Amino acid sequence: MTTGRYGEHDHEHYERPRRRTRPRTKDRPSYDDAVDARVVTVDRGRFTLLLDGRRVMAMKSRPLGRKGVVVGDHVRVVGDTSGVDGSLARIVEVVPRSTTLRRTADDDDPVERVIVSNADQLVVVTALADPEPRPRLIDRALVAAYDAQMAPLLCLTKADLADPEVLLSTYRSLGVPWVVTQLRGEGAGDLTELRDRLRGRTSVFVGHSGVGKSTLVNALIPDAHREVGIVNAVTGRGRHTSTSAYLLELPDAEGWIIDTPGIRSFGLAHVQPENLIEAFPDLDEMTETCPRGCSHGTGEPECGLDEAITAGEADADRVESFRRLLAAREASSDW
Ligand SMILES: Nc1nc2c(ncn2[C@@H]2O[C@H](COP(=O)(O)OP(=O)(O)OP(=O)(O)O)[C@@H](O)[C@H]2O)c(=O)[nH]1
Repeated sequence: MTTGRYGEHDHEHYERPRRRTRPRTKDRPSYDDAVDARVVTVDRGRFTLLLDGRRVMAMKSRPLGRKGVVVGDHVRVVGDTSGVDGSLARIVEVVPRSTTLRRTADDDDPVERVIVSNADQLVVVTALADPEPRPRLIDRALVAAYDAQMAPLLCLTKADLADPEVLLSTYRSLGVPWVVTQLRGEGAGDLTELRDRLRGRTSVFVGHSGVGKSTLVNALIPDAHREVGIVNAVTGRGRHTSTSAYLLELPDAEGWIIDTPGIRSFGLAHVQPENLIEAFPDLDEMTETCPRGCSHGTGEPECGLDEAITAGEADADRVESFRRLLAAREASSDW
């Protein structure tokens, strides 16, 4: 029988004098008393957690080492979980994540990072006008969603200013679900459809400046800014200036949203064509005959997608839209 690295008869191992005076594992704390919490926001190594409905400040414990803890993580914590001013709990474990939304290293940030975890929907907030929609940014957000195996949702704001039809025609063949919102002008304020889409899920909201994301978050969660203000008061930052993602619960425990005020870009260099096409099983099936290493992009020789179009088995618009997404991975772009 072999135990660990050494065999039973490995005398060198057994006869070597013990230098350690402290047993290595015996004193390791067991975390049976740890409790569950969820990470609300992160600010300079300090974590705000939600634990039994109260906000608790925490830091990472040593055994976690360099393992990252991100917004949306379900964690286990020990120590002072009272949440009173000045108290500090310790995160001892990160529960395995169901999803991770990532960004590749880019000029803004040299390290590939997980932005948020455990979200199942990515809500791409885009104004129909003022500012004008930026389809390339929408495409990049969709790529990030598909890669992370999150359901995408287009949220088209400012419907009082423009008709959504032009923009929607670009996304119809991909089958991306969408909602339209209007929070100014006559008849403003009905968010029933969006609320229906958010119910029971954790949804990450992304969008570039001015699209009306804060207005939307505040309409969904009337206390949102006040809550964020509290978080920032604890971490020493001013109100309404959070640049980190933060998690908020929808009223009546209907779901969770994660706002991302700090995200200015979405590096996508880590996204593999194979992962992207998996989000479109009908197209994926048509690539079985592709040559090895085929990226399924425009101009790839003998790509199964082209053969399927020629044979009348694939919708050319859908293939073209998929290829547009594929190409959007390469363009670097700010929100
Ligand atoms: N016409 C119109 N204006 C809107 C609507 N929703 C928001 N706005 C306006 O759009 C502007 C930008 O809204 P914000 O909610 O601050 O946009 P944001 O996306 O959070 O932008 P940042 O705060 O820069 O990240 C504000 O002047 C809002 O009043 C809408 O449905 N229709």
